[in-house]
Parts: sequence; C-alpha cells; structure tokens
Amino acid sequence: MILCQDVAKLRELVANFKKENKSIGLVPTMGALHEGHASLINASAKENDITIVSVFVNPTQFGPNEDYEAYPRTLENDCIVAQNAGADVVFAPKNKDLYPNEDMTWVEVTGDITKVLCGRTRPIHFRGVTTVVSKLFNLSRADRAYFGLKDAQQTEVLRRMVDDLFFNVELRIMPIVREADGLAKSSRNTYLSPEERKSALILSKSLKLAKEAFTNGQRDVEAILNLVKDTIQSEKTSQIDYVEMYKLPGLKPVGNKIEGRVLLALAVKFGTTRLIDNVILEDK
Ligand SMILES: Nc1ncnc2c1ncn2[C@@H]1O[C@H](COP(=O)(O)OP(=O)(O)OP(=O)(O)O)[C@@H](O)[C@H]1O
Ligand SMILES: CC(C)(CO)[C@@H](O)C(=O)[O-]
Ligand code: BAL
Repeated sequence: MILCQDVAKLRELVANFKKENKSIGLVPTMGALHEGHASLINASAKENDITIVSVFVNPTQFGPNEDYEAYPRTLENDCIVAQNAGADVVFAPKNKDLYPNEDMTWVEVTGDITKVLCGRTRPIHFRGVTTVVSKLFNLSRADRAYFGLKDAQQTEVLRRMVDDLFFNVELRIMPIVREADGLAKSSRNTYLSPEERKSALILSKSLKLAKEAFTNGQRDVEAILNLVKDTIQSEKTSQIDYVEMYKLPGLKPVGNKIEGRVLLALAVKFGTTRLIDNVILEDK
C-alpha cells in the first residue's frame, strides 16, 4: 500500500491507474479509522480495482468552538487499518495542499437540506464538507465513492451536490457499523469517559424502541419523537441537540404521519462530546 502525502504525486498515481483502465473507489475519512471506516474500504476493494482512502481532518467543516484541534490524528495506525481492509493508497494531504490560497472557492448546497438537523448547530459544516469532497473527487477521479449512513444528512447533501454539479461518480452508501452493545462506531467515541460511554448506549436503545413501535404499527410522528426524547432524557447526563424526522430522499418535511421512507435522526451531547445516530423507518 502506498502512503501519499502530496497532491502532485496523487495526480501521477491516478493518471497511471486511468491509463491502465483501472476502476477507482474513493473512501473519504478524517482518520482515526475504526471498523465503520473498514467496512467502507472493504466494500470499495470488492467493487473497484483500486481503493484510495483519504485521511484529512478538514478544517473548513469545523466551527470556531468545535473540536478541530482535539480531533484524533493517528496516521500510522490508520495506514495499518486501511491496508488490512484492502486499500491501495492512503492520501493524507496537509492543509496547505488542499487549501493553497487564502481566497478560495466554496462548493455549497443551499436550502433546508443543509440547514436542518446538524446544519442548525453547525451552520458552516456542510459547506466545508461539499468543498473538500469536491476537491477529493477531482483529485482521485473516482468511479465510486463510499460514505456511511451514520452521517445520513451528509449523504443526502452529497447526493444533491453530485446531481447538481454532474459529478461523474457513483455514491455508494453503506450501513451503520455498531459496537456489540449497539453504540454506533465513531472516532469521537474515544472522547467519552467510562460513565459517558455507558450513558451513550441510550441512543441506539431509543432508536431501537422507535423502530419497534413503528413495526408494531405506530405512524404518529409526535408519538415516536416523544418516545425517543423521553428515553434519552431518562439518562440524566444527556443533552439533546435534536431528535427529528425528515422524508427521504432530500430531507423534506415529514408532516404528522410517517409515510414512505423517513429518516429519524438524533444528535446528543454527553459532557462535551456530541454524538449522532439514526434509523430509517420504512414499510417493507
Ligand atoms: N459506524 C459507522 N458505520 C459506517 N460508516 C461510518 C461509521 N462511522 C463513520 N462512518 C463513515 O466514515 C466516513 C468518514 O467518517 P469520519 O472520519 O468522520 O468518522 P466518524 O467515526 O464518523 O467520526 P466522527 O467522530 O467525526 O463522527 C463517513 O462517510 C462516515 O459516515
Ligand atoms: C466526508 C468527510 C471525510 C469530509 O471531510 C467527513 O465529513 C467525514 O468524515 O464524514
Ligand atoms: N463524519 C462527520 C464529520 C464531522 O463531524 O465533522
């Protein structure tokens, strides 16, 4: 596996892959790789000749009071995880490589899709994500790009960007990988104290209860939202950022009754750590 920390070198590698008619899968990450990331890399390695994993803690998607500085940076171990999962290249650029100029070009999806859910407390977040992912798409010339459903809003925003800008890349969205006890795997889980780690289980538990209620015929939006909120609040240390539902695709308003495909998503803080999780409610 090749570790590439240079834009010019990546372009050269990619040009050679293309000359050899090799299909390219891209797995964009911020590093601190875990089994969730490994599942995306595995999927890409199965479906493409070449898999490029990017490891880049993207400064433009963090707000001024967020955890950009504290975000875990573990490149050596990331290379081992990526290689074991089937990656051919780890691309780990520096800030100045992806943002060479002070004046810069933004790629921004406007409208409610970037303003609801995480967009409410992270108003500049998705503009940073779409900008950096555009750069990564162009540099990698990927045929397919792999994202996790844990960041469900991100996948909806990226789908809109790809459609609107005619990016020649197929988005592949992969299911949420969880710990044995149900907690969604996340690089930010490492911030949790043992007590907070226990409390955080309430997230997957509350979503499971919601799914059960839905399976048993509950279609009332308020009833399901209240069930989830009450369950989370039974953990005294939890601070709810949001528990909301939107219609898929496109995160449209859901109305009073659940119909079609609906995303039930939440963000909750334990201490200073903010975690997200979600489930899709849909009649089979
Ligand atoms: N548990 C998971 N299951 C499936 N995909 C995941 C999981 N966690 C992260 N991903 C996906 O991996 C990609 C990179 O995410 P990122 O590097 O931000 O990791 P993360 O664990 O989500 O970190 P964070 O703590 O920032 O939420 C994204 O597409 C994300 O959806
Ligand atoms: C897609 C991404 C790698 C862009 O920085 C990031 O938002 C993430 O890790 O989900
Ligand atoms: N996976 C989401 C990246 C972020 O929280 O910035």
